[in-house]
Parts: sequence; C-alpha cells; structure tokens
Amino acid sequence: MPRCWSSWSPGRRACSARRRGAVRDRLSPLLLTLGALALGLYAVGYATPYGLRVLTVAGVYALATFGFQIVFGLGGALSLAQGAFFGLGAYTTGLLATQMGWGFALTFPLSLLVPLLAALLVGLPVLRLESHYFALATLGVAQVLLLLAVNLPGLTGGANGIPGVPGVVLFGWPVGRGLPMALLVWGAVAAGGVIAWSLARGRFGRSLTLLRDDPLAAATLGLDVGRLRLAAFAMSALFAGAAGALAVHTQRVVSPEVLEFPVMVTILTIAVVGGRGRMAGAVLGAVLLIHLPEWFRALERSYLIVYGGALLAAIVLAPEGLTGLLDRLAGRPRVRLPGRPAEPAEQPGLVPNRSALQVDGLSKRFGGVLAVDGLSFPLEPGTITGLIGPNGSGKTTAINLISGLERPDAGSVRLGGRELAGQRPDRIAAAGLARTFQAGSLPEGATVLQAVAAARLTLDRSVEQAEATAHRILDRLGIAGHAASPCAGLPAALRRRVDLARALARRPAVLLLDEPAAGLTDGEKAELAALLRGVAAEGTALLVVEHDMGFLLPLAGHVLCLDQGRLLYAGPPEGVRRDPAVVAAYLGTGRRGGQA
Ligand SMILES: Nc1ncnc2c1ncn2[C@@H]1O[C@H](COP(=O)(O)OP(=O)(O)OP(=O)(O)O)[C@@H](O)[C@H]1O
Repeated sequence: MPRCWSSWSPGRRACSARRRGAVRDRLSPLLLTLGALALGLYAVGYATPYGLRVLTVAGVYALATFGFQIVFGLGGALSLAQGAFFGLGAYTTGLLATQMGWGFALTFPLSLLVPLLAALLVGLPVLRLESHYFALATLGVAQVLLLLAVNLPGLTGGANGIPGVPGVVLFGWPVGRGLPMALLVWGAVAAGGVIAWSLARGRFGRSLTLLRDDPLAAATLGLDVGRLRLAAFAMSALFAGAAGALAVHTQRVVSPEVLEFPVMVTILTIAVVGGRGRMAGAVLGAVLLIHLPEWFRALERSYLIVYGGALLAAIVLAPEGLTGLLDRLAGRPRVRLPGRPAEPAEQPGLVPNRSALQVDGLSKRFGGVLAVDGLSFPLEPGTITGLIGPNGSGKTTAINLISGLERPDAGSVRLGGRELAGQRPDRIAAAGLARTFQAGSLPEGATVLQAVAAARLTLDRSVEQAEATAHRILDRLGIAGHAASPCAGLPAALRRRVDLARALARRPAVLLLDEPAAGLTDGEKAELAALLRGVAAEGTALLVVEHDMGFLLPLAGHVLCLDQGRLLYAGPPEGVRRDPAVVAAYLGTGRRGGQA
C-alpha cells in the first residue's frame, strides 16, 4: 500500500455534530460550476502525477461521504460502519478482479451489492438500538471485518493484502493511471452527487431529517421509521462500496488498511467540516481534507499540530460546516416559500374515513403504577370530547396508547371497525389518526413550513406539493407569516399552533390534542376554540386533553374525567362541576390542576 493511503486518513478528531441544518444544498450552480472548472483546470493543466493521485483519492472520499451524509447527516444515525462498507467494496473488487479475473463491468456492481447486503443484514438488528449503542454496534461490525481480513490470509492475503489489482477497462478502453483515472472517479462523483442531492432534497431526505430532528413525531406523522432508517443505511453502503471499488483500482492493491478506523474518521471529519447533510459539503470537505496534509507536508514534525489546529479552527469558526459558512456569507434566504397559498381545493388526505373511534377496556401499567385502567369511550365523527383529570391521572398515557406511542397491556382501539391497539404509530396515523404533543414537539432544525410539510410527506406526491398544502394550513391558522421562521426558538404558544397545524395538515378522521390551550392568551384561546369547532364541523372527531375548564367546557360536547387511570365521569360538560366525585378528585380544591 502506498504511504499516501494512511496519511490521507487525516482527521482523528471526531467532531460532535452541531447545528442541525434543514436540507439545504443551496450552493449556487454558479459556485459549483466554478469549483468544477477550477478542479478540471488544475487536473488538466497543473497537477503532477502525484497531485492527480491525491485528487483521485479526494474524489473517492467524496463518494463515500455522500452515503455518510445520508445516514448520518440527514438521518442522524452515527454509523461507524461506513469505513467497513468502503473496505468491503474494496475487497470485493480486489478478490474478484485478481482471483476470478472478472472485469470492472462485473466487479463494480458486485462491490455495491456486497456492502448493500451486509447493510441489510446488519441493519435489521442494530438499527433498533439507541444512538450511542448503534454507533458502537456499527463499530463492532467494522472490527469484525478487519479481523476477518487479517486472519483469513488464504482468501484476503492477510496483513499483506492482495496486490496486482488490474486497472479499470471501460468498454474496451483501459483507463490509465493519472488523468484518465481521475476523470473516471470524478465522473462517478458527479453522478453520485446528483443522485445523493436529489435524494436529500426529495421526500426521502425530508423524511430522514424529520426522523433525525423529531423522532417521536415522525412516527405519528405516518413515517415508517424502521424502513426509513434501513433504507438510509443501505444507501450509505452503496456509496461506500462504489468508493471502495474505485479506491482499489486507483491503488491497484487492497490491504486491511481500507478497513481500519482512520478511513471512517476521515469520512466523518469530511462530513462535519464540509457541512452535515450537505452533498456539496462532502465534495468541498474531501478536496480540502485530503489535500491539507499534502500542503502541510513541508512542516515535517509540526505538521500534525498545524493540521489539527486547522481542523479545530474550521469547526469552531464554521460549526455548520464550510458550505454553511458560504451560505451565511452569501446571505441567501433559508427557504423558498410557495408564492401564495394554493387553491383551497379539497386535498387528498384521510378525511373520507369519517368513522367513529371506539376505545374499550384500555389498560397500561408502568411498574407499580396503573396509569390507565380499563378505559372505554367512543369518539363520534364531528364531535369534541374533553378529557380532564388531575396531574398523573393517565390522560397523556391514554393518548399515547391510542396513537401507538405506547403499547397497551389490554383493551382495544377500533377506528371504522379496524383494530389499531398495539399497532405501530405510522400505521395508526395512516388509518386516519393524528395527535399533538403537550410540549409542541417540533424539529428544531426545520422552518415552520418544513415542519408542517413533513406531515404531508406520505400523502402528497412531492415536497413542493407538501409545502403548498402546508402553506395553506398555516394560512388558515393565521401563522403563514411565520412560515420561514426556524422552529428553534419559537415562543411556546406558537409552537403549539405549529404542532396543531401539522396534525391538521394530515386531515385526520380523529384528532387527539394534548393541552392545546396551555400558555395562550384569552384572545388566542377564543381563536383556537373557533378553529377547533370548524375542524369538528368538517367531520373530524376531536379528543381534547385540557386543564383549563374555562376553555374546555364551553367547547366540548362531552367530557370524560380520569382519576388514577379510571373513568370517574362521562357525560355533558354542564354536569362536570356538579359531580361530587369530580369535584372531590379534581375541581373542588383545585389541588391538582383544574383551572376554573
Ligand atoms: N413512561 C412512563 N414510565 C413510567 N411511568 C409513567 C410513564 N408515563 C407515565 N407514567 C406514570 O403514569 C401516570 C399517568 O401519567 P400521565 O402523564 O398519563 O398523566 P396525565 O394525566 O397526562 O398528567 P398531566 O396532567 O400532568 O399531563 C403517572 O403516575 C406517571 O408518572
């Protein structure tokens, strides 16, 4: 293995990700064209054979980082298997080319397929793990592959690897070292970049960022979290495999170094320095990070100190990455809004299912606490039901059970005759149920428009259509003026309203609201009440958890009161204040939350 391979694995400074940007590859085409031209000019006119080799390796890393930007940058899963998939692609090409004598046309697709299959195999069990366990598990996969490569000398050549890998022959044309190989690799970078960029900007990328920024809400907005994660992991393996294959043809040798941790650290550093989730950042980061050691080589012993300092400076000065810094300097707007709210035509959604929701015998125990105890009630289409009770009486747990965030121990939840109890939240959402969260759960890295459009990703055909629908809903709620505002830092009342807009965007048959009036002024409460009446009038069944009796009792047609998980009262709102059990447990002393 040439010495430059390991020295091209520079960063050992795994950096923590910082600001989570929304999907926003906004470097202008002009800037990208200028960059491509500059690289082309350098390659054709100025680069030495060694310089061309470094440039080729930079392209290889850019390709591998595209995949990492998908799984880590967009999906937020710190996969430490990207280096392993890279090595797997490299070994597949090395083995098939030297031992079977197969050409590039066969070895290249197989070098994508093998890491893909490995990702599917490994992903199914490990993707369920929490973030740091997931990182460790993927690191374990990389270590196992490295051990296999070193300890199976009969197959892999052991520590010495496999020499004599032939160059690429493309349509009968042998791609020579130097400029031809650089052109091939950078052609692959261009093609891979377009694919990765399209994925990032489309529904897949948006779904991944929602999953990264707001995993709880993602499932209740209809996203199949498991499938999405697996798809991102598989996609990352495809890019890594392609990069590994091209790396072997560049080096003409494959050794265990391609499976070692520095390769993974380099990919991670490129992603963070270039800009997390940004495909342009993968290219910029790769070109910069792979060339930096060459530029600092003259410094000899102090090279690593200067290199580390440069990396730290880049991360401190541009925590959003170099592409984010360029965006900031260019001062481009963060989002392009739909010109005006689209026509108020009927949107495809879930509304046709105007069926009643029937809850029967729902129960849930957390250790010694019986949070919900045999709860039964109906929610009729077009009605508003209030759910009240002291703090800790089980209201939020009931909503979590109905929406699938918790699995009930017993009981049934039927919508239109279909059993939903115990099903995944995305399946329940797809059946026509939407909910809001007490704290107004929102993806912090997204804008208000993107957050609401996320609710339409599984319903509309494109991101543009989802955003047009979202804009219309925001307009209906009187907050279209905030469409371009980042969700991070929104006042609590506005957060709740955006959360409500998101739930309404799905046009659900059943809507569960967790304390929607908390923190609102009297005027805002009146507006909210009018809005909810309007939603009910369209046929949606509403369940409103609320402590504010002044808001709820005039709004609800029917009220349920819980105490210690059990139904204490079910009847008209007028009866609530007169019911001795409700007064004793909740309203009488006001000791546990009820506001008159
Ligand atoms: N994940 C959990 N693990 C353990 N206990 C839980 C969990 N979730 C809820 N509980 C317990 O279940 C009971 C009901 O809680 P829940 O949050 O549903 O009440 P609530 O009526 O919504 O309260 P609040 O009005 O304060 O929101 C409480 O005793 C709570 O501590």
